[in-house]
Parts: sequence; structure tokens; C-alpha cells
Amino acid sequence: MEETEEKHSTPEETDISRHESKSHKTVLHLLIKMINKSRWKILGVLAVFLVMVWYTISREERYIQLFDFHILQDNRMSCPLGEVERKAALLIANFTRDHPLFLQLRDYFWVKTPSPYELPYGTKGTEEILVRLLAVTGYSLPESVQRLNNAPVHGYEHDVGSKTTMRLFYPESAHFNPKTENDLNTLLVLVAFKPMDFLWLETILHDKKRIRKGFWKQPPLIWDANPEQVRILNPYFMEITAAKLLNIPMKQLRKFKQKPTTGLVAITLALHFCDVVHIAGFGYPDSANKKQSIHYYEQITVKSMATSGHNVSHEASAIKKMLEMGLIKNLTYF
Ligand SMILES: CC(=O)N[C@H]1[C@H]([C@H](O)[C@H](O)CO)O[C@](OP(=O)(O)OC[C@H]2O[C@@H](n3ccc(N)nc3=O)[C@H](O)[C@@H]2O)(C(=O)O)C[C@@H]1O
Ligand SMILES: CO[C@@H]1[C@H](O)[C@@H](O)[C@H](O[C@H]2[C@H](O)[C@@H](NC(C)=O)[C@H](OCc3ccccc3)O[C@@H]2CO)O[C@@H]1CO
Repeated sequence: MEETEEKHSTPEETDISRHESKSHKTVLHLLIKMINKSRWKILGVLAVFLVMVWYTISREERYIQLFDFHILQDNRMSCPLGEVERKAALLIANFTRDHPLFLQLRDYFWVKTPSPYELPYGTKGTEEILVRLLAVTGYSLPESVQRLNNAPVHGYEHDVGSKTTMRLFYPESAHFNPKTENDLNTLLVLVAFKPMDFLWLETILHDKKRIRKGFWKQPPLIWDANPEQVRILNPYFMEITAAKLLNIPMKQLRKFKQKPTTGLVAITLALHFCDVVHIAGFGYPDSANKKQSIHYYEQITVKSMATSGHNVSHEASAIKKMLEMGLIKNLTYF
């Protein structure tokens, strides 16, 4: 195309064209000269440019890696839904989360569901007092507790770490002033071991004449707790702890004269309710260790547990098994 155009151009145009071609050549020449002269500068600029490209890409990769890391961290932090249930089912035959955590009035008032066991594994023989107690205490889980799983942790460590959602207790272990040791919203969950435990609660909540006999240690005579915060633990969890975790034959309970510790019952309860179960402070000193105190808040030693009816080594084996299965995690040494 260019050749054809040149053939038909005027002499002036040819002159201009030649001049242009000459000037183009000159520019090109100058450019080559410049390139030759500034070769190192250009190479430098190119190198800087390449480094910048590489840096940008690698930053993006690093960002992706960081992002993945956060996702990984988040996965580790978040609740692995269904994992506790799945693993608990391997340990506890017929594991189900269908049982209510607390005793409910309707099971004793409207429908009379007979229990096969007496306390602490059932409510056989205590139905009447339960109707009176369950009429003034609560039996539902507050909404705030039901929403627990979605509650943020990051940035709220201070609150989450110091909150007592439920305090399991029996009369002899009840705090004389529950308001000092618990939050206003703490659920005070009675773990009943004997009919007297229900009687104690009734005398307190209905302000009846206090009974002093029948307890192995003096329980509070005045107990300033809000009845709405009080719950009665479903003895089902005691039964599961004894039968499935400690393998105590339920038909020979009297013969065995053994009962689970509140701590082990608390773990069982958590397995039936929580998505993650972490324990802290478990592990009694060796029985030969006569001096080490068993509680951080008092000086009593393992000797004081002689009449407690607990099989500490059986419990330790049960807890170790759960730790090995990854069903629970220990936050302290064991
Ligand atoms: C002397 C005595 O009877 N101690 C018992 C005390 C005592 O009755 C209460 O503290 C009330 O004063 O109660 C027990 O429990 P205790 O109050 O010792 O502890 C609650 C649960 O934590 C675990 N624990 C505690 C201390 C420790 N050094 N190692 C642990 O493993 C146990 O699993 C325990 O269940 C109870 O209620 O089960 C079990 C203890 O046997
Ligand atoms: C979860 O059990 C609780 C605590 O961990 C146990 O130490 C405590 O055990 C007491 C036990 O229940 C008492 N038994 C009766 C029938 O009341 C026992 O009573 C004294 C005793 C002494 C000698 C022989 C028989 C009985 O005292 C134990 C405490 O030393 O039970 C708690 C639940 O109530």
C-alpha cells in the first residue's frame, strides 16, 4: 500500500516524505544512541518494575495464605457442630440429646412419668415434693444460654472466661451467699443425692422450718437465691454417668455403694448440651500423697474423701478415655 502511494506522490510530497523518513531515521538513531547510553538505567527501571510486579503478586499470595490461616484459625475456634455428639455416641450406648437438662413440672403434675430408680439416679418416691418445688423453680433454659453457641469470643475473653452459666451444687456444697460467687444470671442447679436435698430446698424457698439433721455437713439455713434461677438436674445424667462412664451395674447399685463426683456428672451434662467440652482443674493427687490439698481454696487432702463413695481411679480412667478420644479437652494438667 505504501509503495503504491509513493508512486503517485508529487515531487514536494516526495521531498517531505524523504525529509520525514530522514527525521524518523534520526529519531530512531537518537533513540538507539540513548538506549545504548542509558542501557543500564533502562535495565534498572525494568528490574525495579519486575521486582514491583513480583512483590505485588507475592503480597497477594501472602494475603491469601494469611486469609487461609485465619479461616483455619476460625475453624479451630468455632464449634465443630455434631462432633461431640458423634464421639459421645461411640462411648455412650444409645446416646441421645432428647432428655431435658432439668426436671419439669409437667412430668410430675400432668403426666406422671414413673422413674425406675431412687435418688440420685431417679426420682422414685420423691414425686410429691417435686411438684411443690417445680412449681416455684424454673425448668427451662434461658434464651441467652440457648444462644450460647453463636456468642462471639474474640474481644470478649474477659467476659467469657469469667462467666458462670450453671453452678451444680448439693445442699452441703451450697454457697452460703450465692450472690457473691455467682452472676445474677447464673443457673443454680441442684444435684440431688438424697430426698433430704429436696427437703432442704423446700424449707429455703418456702421459708419453712429448717431441718438440721440428715446432712453430712451443715447446709445453709438462709440461702439468698432467686427461685427463678434455681433448677433441679435431671437424674438421668447421674444414671448415664454411673452406668455408661463408670460402668456401675445399675441393678447392683446398693451393693456397689458408689456414686459419681459432681465433676464427672458435669462433664456428662456438658456432653449432652455443648458443642465443645473443655475441662479444667480435674485430677486428684495420688492416694499416697498425704499433704497436697485437693482444692485451691482450702487445705483438705485426699484423706477427706475416704467416706465420699467416689472411685477416683475409675473416674480418672473415664476422663482419660474421653481425652484420648478427643471427646473432651483438658485445659490443665491431669
Ligand atoms: C471431702 C469431700 O467430700 N470432698 C468432695 C467434695 C465436697 O463434698 C464439696 O467440695 C463440698 O464441700 O465434692 C466433690 O467434688 P469437689 O468439690 O472436690 O470437686 C468438684 C469436681 O472437681 C474434680 N476435682 C476437684 C479437685 C481436684 N483436685 N481434682 C478433681 O478432679 C472432681 O471431679 C470433682 O467432682 C463432689 O461434689 O463431687 C467430691 C469430693 O470428694
Ligand atoms: C457427690 O458426692 C458428694 C461429695 O463428693 C461426697 O464427698 C459426699 O459424701 C458424703 C456422703 O454422701 C455421706 N453419706 C451419707 C449417707 O450421707 C457421708 O456421710 C458420712 C458417713 C461417714 C461414714 C460412713 C458413712 C457415711 O459423708 C460423705 C462426705 O464425707 O456426698 C456428696 C453428695 O451429698
